[in-house]
Amino acid sequence: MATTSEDLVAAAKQLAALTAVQEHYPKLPPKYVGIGSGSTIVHVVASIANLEPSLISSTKFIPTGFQSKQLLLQHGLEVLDIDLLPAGQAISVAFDGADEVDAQLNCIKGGGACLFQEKIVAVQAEKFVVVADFRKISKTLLTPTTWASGIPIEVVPSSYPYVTAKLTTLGATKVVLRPGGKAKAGPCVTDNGNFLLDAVFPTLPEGEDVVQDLAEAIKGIVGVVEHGLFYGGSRGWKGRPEVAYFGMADGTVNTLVKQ
Ligand SMILES: O=C[C@H](O)[C@H](O)[C@H](O)COP(=O)(O)O
Repeated sequence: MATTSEDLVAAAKQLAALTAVQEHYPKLPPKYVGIGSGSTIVHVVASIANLEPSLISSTKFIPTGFQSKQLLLQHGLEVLDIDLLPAGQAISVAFDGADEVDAQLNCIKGGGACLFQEKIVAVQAEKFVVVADFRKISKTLLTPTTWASGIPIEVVPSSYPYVTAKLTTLGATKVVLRPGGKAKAGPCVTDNGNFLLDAVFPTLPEGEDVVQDLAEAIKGIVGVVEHGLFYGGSRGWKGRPEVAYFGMADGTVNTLVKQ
């Protein structure tokens, strides 16, 4: 049977997931592991569920939304909601997908509308590992051929016209209130009851603080709950992964590590 490009992408995701779990799931049973959202994370959870039972049976898995919670339950893994993580306890490792990853490991996330819970888990993880396929690799973020939808931004519903106007003054060329899709009239509503704006900006130039500057400017708009830039810069680290695994079209896995 001929291999379709969808088969190729699915195989790439699966191999990257398996490699990431083999290399970063702790060798002693961890107390807490974070599990992101999306189609790639499905392969991560399947790989974790196949590990030696003693490595997973006492672990609490922290989901980043409705989808990942259901996925964990389907695999018989114990779930702990992020608000029940005892204060000061770190998550040993969190795995997640991404929509676009640049050469510095800054990411755009939120294509599946789960960015807020993904970020609150990522910033409490001792190690954050991104798993993706070859289509997600960019030199700098907002490269239209990689991820044309722009930056997902979660907003309090009543603020969306105001935030839209402010994003335009920040340089957004297009801001879309994400629709709910065929089965939901009206906008997409996040797991937190908010709306999402997808803001397209021109491709970012290279530079240590370029992503950080834009991220902080967006976060400073009243009404913004969180945005899908996971980044690091001279003023700190807000969810940038330590490492990203990319399943490639030729059946290999490329790794990008924080310098
Ligand atoms: O909100 C969703 C997330 O940020 C996903 O991790 C991201 O959209 C990547 O999803 P996928 O693995 O389906 O490409």
